[in-house]
Amino acid sequence: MKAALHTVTSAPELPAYVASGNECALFEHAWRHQLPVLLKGPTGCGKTRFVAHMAARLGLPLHTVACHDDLTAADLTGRYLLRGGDTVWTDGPLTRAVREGGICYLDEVVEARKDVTVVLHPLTDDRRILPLERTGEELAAPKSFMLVVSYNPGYQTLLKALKPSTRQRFVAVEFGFLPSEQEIAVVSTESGLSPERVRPLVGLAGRLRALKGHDLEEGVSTRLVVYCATLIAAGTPIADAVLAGMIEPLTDDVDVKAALLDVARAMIG
Ligand SMILES: Nc1ncnc2c1ncn2[C@@H]1O[C@H](COP(=O)(O)OP(=O)(O)OP(=O)(O)O)[C@@H](O)[C@H]1O
Repeated sequence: MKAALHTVTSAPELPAYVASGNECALFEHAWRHQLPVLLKGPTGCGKTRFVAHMAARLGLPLHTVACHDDLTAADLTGRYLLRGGDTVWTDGPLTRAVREGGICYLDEVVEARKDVTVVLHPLTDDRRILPLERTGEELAAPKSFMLVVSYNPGYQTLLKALKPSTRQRFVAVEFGFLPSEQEIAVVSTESGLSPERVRPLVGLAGRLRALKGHDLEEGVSTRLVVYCATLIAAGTPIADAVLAGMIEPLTDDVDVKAALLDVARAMIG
């Protein structure tokens, strides 16, 4: 069995985040009133950064779990493990977050096994409890505990969709890509490349995003634009950086790649 990819952070500095709407205030109200939050949006558009920013802003520890298709409820809650001849109960990341308080962020929650919803349901309605069948405990979530989940609606299949009974336990916020000027500011700050040099890259990203659904499964993420700008800031020729940072990661199809390169050449030279 694969282990959950789990990190716990408490950021000394506020991770930079450029808001696109009222999501910060909404998140704060949700936390103050013990409401769970669901973030939906394409890959690399700032969901994880937003949660890290809000955790630091509210002074809360952040427990992050990258969900995958082998992730079971026991990976989240915990299990008995053999230690020096004894079996010892070991908390999983969700249990730890409920005991310690803070934000528990389940990234790409739709990937997880279906039994995960069984543990999420009593935590995400007004009971706010985590029953641990194996230990017989029933943990009440402290006031500071907040569950945040994210998913990318673009990857959803019928088999991997959140059931209405799960979705309707969350306040939901939709994320999209930032308006150009804000995206230029973000990419410039993250990469160190000047806004004037970032501008055509963001323009190209916008053009490539428009191809989503036709030739591309997913548009260029802000993360990729940051990669590309970082390569350029480090001295990589623009054409090489665009190919490696914004085109190769999008497709393996030779014809689609050639078409994307044409668009890039027309826009960036
Ligand atoms: N609004 C924003 N403010 C600051 N940085 C941003 C913003 N949006 C995107 N970024 C930049 O894009 C990168 C990718 O964002 P992030 O990791 O938050 O994406 P994500 O939506 O969580 O993606 P995934 O669904 O793949 O996990 C960040 O590391 C950051 O550099």
